[in-house]
Amino acid sequence: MAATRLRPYIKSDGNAMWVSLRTPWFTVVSDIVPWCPLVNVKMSTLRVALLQLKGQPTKQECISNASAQIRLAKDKGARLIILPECFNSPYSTAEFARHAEEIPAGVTSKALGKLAAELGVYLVGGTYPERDGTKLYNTCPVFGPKGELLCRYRKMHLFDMDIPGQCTFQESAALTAGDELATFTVGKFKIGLGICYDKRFPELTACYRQLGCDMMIFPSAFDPYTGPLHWDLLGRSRALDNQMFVALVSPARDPTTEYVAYGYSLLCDPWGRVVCRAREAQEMIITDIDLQLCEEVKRQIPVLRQKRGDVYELVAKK
Ligand SMILES: NC(=O)CC(=O)C(=O)O
Repeated sequence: MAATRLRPYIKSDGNAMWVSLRTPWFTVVSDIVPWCPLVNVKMSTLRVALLQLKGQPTKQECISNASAQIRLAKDKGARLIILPECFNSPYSTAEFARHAEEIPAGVTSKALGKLAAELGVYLVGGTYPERDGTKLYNTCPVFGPKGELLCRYRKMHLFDMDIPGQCTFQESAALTAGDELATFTVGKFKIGLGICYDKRFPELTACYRQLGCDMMIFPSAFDPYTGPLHWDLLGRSRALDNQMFVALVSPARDPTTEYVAYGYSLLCDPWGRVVCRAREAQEMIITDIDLQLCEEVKRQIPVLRQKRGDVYELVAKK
């Protein structure tokens, strides 16, 4: 009998597994893919932690809970750590003004910047309400390993939705919409930012792809009605359309709050597969993402190159 030739793969927990060379790719790849190729894994990978945090009674307790989880993520080797939407306040139009702070002068930014510097990590600060003069924004700040504010993204598409009896929200009653894209780099990874409702607007992520992004991060807070219908689908679609990694990071589900977040934070790969997914409670999901996978998919399915610029065009105006 001929010997079976095996090739090595490394799982997200760092353990190796062996897969037969004759095993077709699709038989070892399920919807949830817990591993990636070992080849050059060190050069091109980035360990990412998605922190699905439970809301706490006060801002200070939210910051303390986040800080403890960030330290844990660092202990597990994460270099990029991502918090959820509205992680330090209730998700409520009536509460934004009371909790808003200047970025980076406010208490939350100071705490996150200090921690990023102490741990030497890239920290995506989820979102929190930002005050700038008379205006309020739903803002995602990113802190670098020296504690510096690398960039900030202000939610561009405000969440105004009315599904009677299920979900009604009018963010525009309290907030101003942002109007600028924001990117940052971690090693060779170029990363773009959006917030929650923004992922329903495919042109935005496509603009980031045109800017050369390999990953999109959406701190988010879907609700338990739209979540089961749209959450995975939107994450996977943006990843597949744009051949990039996509992280959706939600607060934990808490049925006692006015706005109940869906949970199920997840990370999709450039094939549109869900790589890992949280459940409803507070949970950290951590995985290695490999830039080579983006390059491979783009090479194998060169859709960007094949777009018909002579017939249609996407233009980022800012
Ligand atoms: N919370 C949001 O911004 C969006 C949302 O919940 C949805 O699109 O559904």
